Amino acid sequence: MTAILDPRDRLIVALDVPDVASAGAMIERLGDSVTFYKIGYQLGYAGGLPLVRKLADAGKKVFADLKMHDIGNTVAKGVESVAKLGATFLTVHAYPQTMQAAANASKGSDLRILAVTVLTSYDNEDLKAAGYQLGVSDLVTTRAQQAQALGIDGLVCSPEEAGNLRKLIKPEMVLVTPGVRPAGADIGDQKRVMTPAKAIAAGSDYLVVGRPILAADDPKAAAEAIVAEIAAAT
Ligand SMILES: O=C(O)c1cc(=O)[nH]c(=O)n1[C@@H]1O[C@H](COP(=O)(O)O)[C@@H](O)[C@H]1O
Repeated sequence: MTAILDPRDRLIVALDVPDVASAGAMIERLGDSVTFYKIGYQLGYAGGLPLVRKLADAGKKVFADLKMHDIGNTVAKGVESVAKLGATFLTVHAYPQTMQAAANASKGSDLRILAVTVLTSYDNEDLKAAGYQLGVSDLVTTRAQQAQALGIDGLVCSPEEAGNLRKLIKPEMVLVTPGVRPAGADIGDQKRVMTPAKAIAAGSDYLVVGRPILAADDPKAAAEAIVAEIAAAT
């Protein structure tokens, strides 16, 4: 999977901004440095979903990060709706019923389903508090195996798990890793993080980066620096 990707196309910028106008301004500033955007809760719930089509028509790729999780019928219908928006990726939480419904509903469309294994803001203590007996590493592995068996296209995990998963899953499955921080950058609420170079070396196909780019004085320079780091590590 990674062999055919240009380093620039492996950076996905999370458009975590409050409204469509801010998104437009950020896209303008980033210009040609970014080819792949993610639209999640903040922008999506603020009227940003039509941007998926707009960006796709402008030649960009879009990751609809809606992290679906509901009864199977509702997930399937939601996936069918998102498939019409022109997104490349859509996230669902890695629960078997949810993944099965999403995998079936996306068949025949260009939309690829990513299963979110364990959120990168979670550590073993957080999982315990949420009632899980497995730690991060084991739960990510279990969910990755279930996702593969159910025909899911890719996984969202932290770069910390990418190395193990790369050995475990078939090469066609993509590994998409948030929890990426250039050296010295503020970690914020992320708990399982790596630098861009280390994430690529570990086996990530795509890096998702938000705040280190959005909050930079020069977001375009910050994006270019990450692309350069990806290129150097490839
Ligand atoms: O699905 C995601 O994209 C996601 C999964 C996950 O486990 N952790 C995670 O941070 N994300 C998203 O990745 C982005 C990371 O943003 P920053 O922490 O600002 O770089 C956010 O938009 C999160 O919603």
